[in-house]
Amino acid sequence: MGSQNAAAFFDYKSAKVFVSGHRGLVGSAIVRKLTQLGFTNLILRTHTELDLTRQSDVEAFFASTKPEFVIVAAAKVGGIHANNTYPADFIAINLQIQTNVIDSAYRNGAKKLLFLGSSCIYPKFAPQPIPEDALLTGPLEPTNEWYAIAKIAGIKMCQAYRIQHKWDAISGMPTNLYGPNDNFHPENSHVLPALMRRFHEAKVNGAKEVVVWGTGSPLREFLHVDDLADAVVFMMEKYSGVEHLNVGSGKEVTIKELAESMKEVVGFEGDLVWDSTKPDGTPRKLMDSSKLAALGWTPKVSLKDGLVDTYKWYLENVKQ
Ligand SMILES: NC(=O)C1=CN([C@@H]2O[C@H](COP(=O)(O)OP(=O)(O)OC[C@H]3O[C@@H](n4cnc5c(N)ncnc54)[C@H](OP(=O)(O)O)[C@@H]3O)[C@@H](O)[C@H]2O)C=CC1
Ligand SMILES: C[C@H]1O[C@H](OP(=O)(O)OP(=O)(O)OC[C@H]2O[C@@H](n3cnc4c(=O)[nH]c(N)nc43)[C@H](O)[C@@H]2O)[C@@H](O)[C@@H](O)C1=O
Repeated sequence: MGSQNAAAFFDYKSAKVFVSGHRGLVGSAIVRKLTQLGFTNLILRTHTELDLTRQSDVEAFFASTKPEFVIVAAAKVGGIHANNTYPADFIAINLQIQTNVIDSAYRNGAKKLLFLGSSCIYPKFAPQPIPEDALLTGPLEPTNEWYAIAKIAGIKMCQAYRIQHKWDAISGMPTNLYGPNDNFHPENSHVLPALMRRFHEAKVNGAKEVVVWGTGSPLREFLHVDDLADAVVFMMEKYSGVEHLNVGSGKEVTIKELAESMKEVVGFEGDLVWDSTKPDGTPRKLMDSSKLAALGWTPKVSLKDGLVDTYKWYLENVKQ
């Protein structure tokens, strides 16, 4: 690990920064953060304007815009059901997007690139909390192995370009995220937005019960996306090393505890019913984020505050 070669970022507010996936959960939070910090030259393209799976379009875009800094927050993303149901999409689209963006960024002279992976890169039964060097030490969780393989390829691609080309490509591995602009799809989303929507609709419709998937026993570590955006900007400034860095809150809850907190925040007064025909996925994936902490980064938003803020955002922006 090293931090000595980081390109100056914080003080270069007119730098051309390409944030891919800027309308998603993570990309929009990074744009908010960079805007707050005073960055004036963000390069943003919607999926419709630039399909990142199309290699020649991506090459033409980089050749004409020449971003100096690149953040790879565009990806095919979804929860346990989506990952399990669309394995071809999750491996192919993610490999295409990340390969096109990383290679074009390098070939067109970007100073630095940050690639985002996910805690699902680690073996299903990794030691807890999971250190970075647990990567590739055991079999993956089957519900998301296709996505995980693509993400592992992204980390390795950054490492390979760093080694062969001396290029400043780094990777961050976020834990489960949530916040404004999350995907609230009833089936394809992650657990937290799925439950927020389900509890809200049950409250509004006067339903007596809400169905929650699995057994409720899996543990998950949640991080508010504003904390993740803060970590991304922090890493762009402070970190330059071959090893990927974990980004987590260090706090885990069971899915049952999450459901109960959500019920309280939303104000649903009925019962929870567990659908054990749905997969639990990995039993536990608490990451060891001490390397990032040692560089000076800490998360700020508690899960309770984050749930309250995200529900407020949901009421103002999503509900019909
Ligand atoms: N959400 C989470 O809990 C976690 C997320 N991450 C990582 O963070 C990153 C961002 O995830 P998140 O913000 O949640 O995902 P979202 O689905 O919210 O956002 C992804 C963005 O990528 C865009 N995108 C997808 N395909 C293409 C394409 N072919 N061309 C151009 N743009 C495209 C989407 O646009 P459109 O919607 O128009 O297709 C969307 O704006 C991903 O790498 C993910 O793996 C890591 C750990 C946890
Ligand atoms: C971030 C991470 O996200 C995915 O992994 P995951 O952590 O398993 O994600 P999840 O949020 O979908 O589920 C967490 C837990 O919650 C339970 N659960 C209950 N009720 C609902 C529910 O209604 N929806 C969902 N999705 N899950 C539910 C569900 O059964 C599971 O036990 C990866 O595929 C991959 O995308 C990845 O990297």
